[in-house]
Amino acid sequence: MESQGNKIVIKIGTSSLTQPASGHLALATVARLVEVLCQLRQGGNQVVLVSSGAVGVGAARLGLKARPQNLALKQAVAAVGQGRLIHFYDDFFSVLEQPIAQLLLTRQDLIHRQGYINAYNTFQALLELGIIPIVNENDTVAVEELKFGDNDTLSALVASLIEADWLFLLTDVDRLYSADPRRTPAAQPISIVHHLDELAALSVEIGGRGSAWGTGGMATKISAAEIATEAGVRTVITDGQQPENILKILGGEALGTQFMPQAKPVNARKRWIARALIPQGQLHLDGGAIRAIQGEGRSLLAAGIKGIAGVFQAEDAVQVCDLSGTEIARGLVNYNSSELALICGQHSEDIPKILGYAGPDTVIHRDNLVIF
Ligand SMILES: Nc1ncnc2c1ncn2[C@@H]1O[C@H](COP(=O)(O)OP(=O)(O)O)[C@@H](O)[C@H]1O
Ligand SMILES: N[C@@H](CCC(=O)OP(=O)(O)O)C(=O)O
Repeated sequence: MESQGNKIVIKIGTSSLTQPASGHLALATVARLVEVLCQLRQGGNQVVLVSSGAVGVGAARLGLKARPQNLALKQAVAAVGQGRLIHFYDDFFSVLEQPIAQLLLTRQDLIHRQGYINAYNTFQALLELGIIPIVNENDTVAVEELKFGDNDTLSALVASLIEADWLFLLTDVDRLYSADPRRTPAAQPISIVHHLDELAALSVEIGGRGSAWGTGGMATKISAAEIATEAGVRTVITDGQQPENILKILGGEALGTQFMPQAKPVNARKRWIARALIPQGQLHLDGGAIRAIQGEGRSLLAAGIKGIAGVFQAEDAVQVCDLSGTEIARGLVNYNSSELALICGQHSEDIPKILGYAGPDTVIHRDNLVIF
């Protein structure tokens, strides 16, 4: 293996961690994954594991035959499973004398800038101590509207937060195909994706989950690849049954589907605005405003805003859309939705007269605006 000194995030899904029939832990797969992660550490890499499985393992422990649907039950089952999961990991990693840590995150932790920076500092401290943090969503306390919802997204946000070199998404297919291979046996494998637009050009069909225990299917893996590659993280979808593939891929083998990182990654603060925050509303722009922010890198002024939707406060994140509703940017807004309803379409010099007080010249300053 050539790889040394890399920051590597590995996400494993429930479908790879558990046996499909019983839901019990797939012991051999977990053992091999643990061996690979320890080898990566011994090679001088920093390693983060994002592990799903709390609900799956909890359900198996309680003898449930299906994934619970009701929120309170899901939270209770996750509380049972997460403890068991980390217990297994600690036993396995201890055999190889590798210390681990449990890190349970909620979306709320990353929304506040200070929380985001605290999380970064905690990861840094753990990695510098040579520990493998094992991350999951804190399912037991996360409320529906403030959830990552799936660990593909969580792992991409973690990879972006810590500025990883690689993100591996281990799942129950060996790579991305032109369509779900379970439903379309003639689907073609895709080995490399230089830019996510290629998937639309190839008419790739992104389907839902493959098993009763998976969460987001391929769709959440593709949006994870988008979040990670814009942060400069090379992202790979590969077979969870073959954790050794991670070493082979780092050694240069063309296994799985590899998504190339953007040549010029989005800066850290803008990544937080674009991906960690939950947008609270929308602004709809005319063509002139779109050209100014997209083509000329300018700040957004009230004059080019044709309409707004949602209720938001100043400093909230909003989606910036064209008139058809397609999102073209995201940013931190300087006015709340009631103020914006009064000033949209108006020239900046008229704003003090309309509002009765002086406000910022821009609705979203270009430093707080991320163009997609
Ligand atoms: N275009 C596609 N290529 C490959 N797999 C796909 C595609 N579309 C949908 N899938 C499905 O995505 C599933 C993996 O996602 P998921 O079940 O959520 O697993 P995990 O638990 O690893 O997150 C595969 O089993 C497959 O059936
Ligand atoms: N946090 C949840 C997993 C959520 C999730 O994304 O699951 P999966 O699609 O199996 O990666 C759990 O531990 O059960």
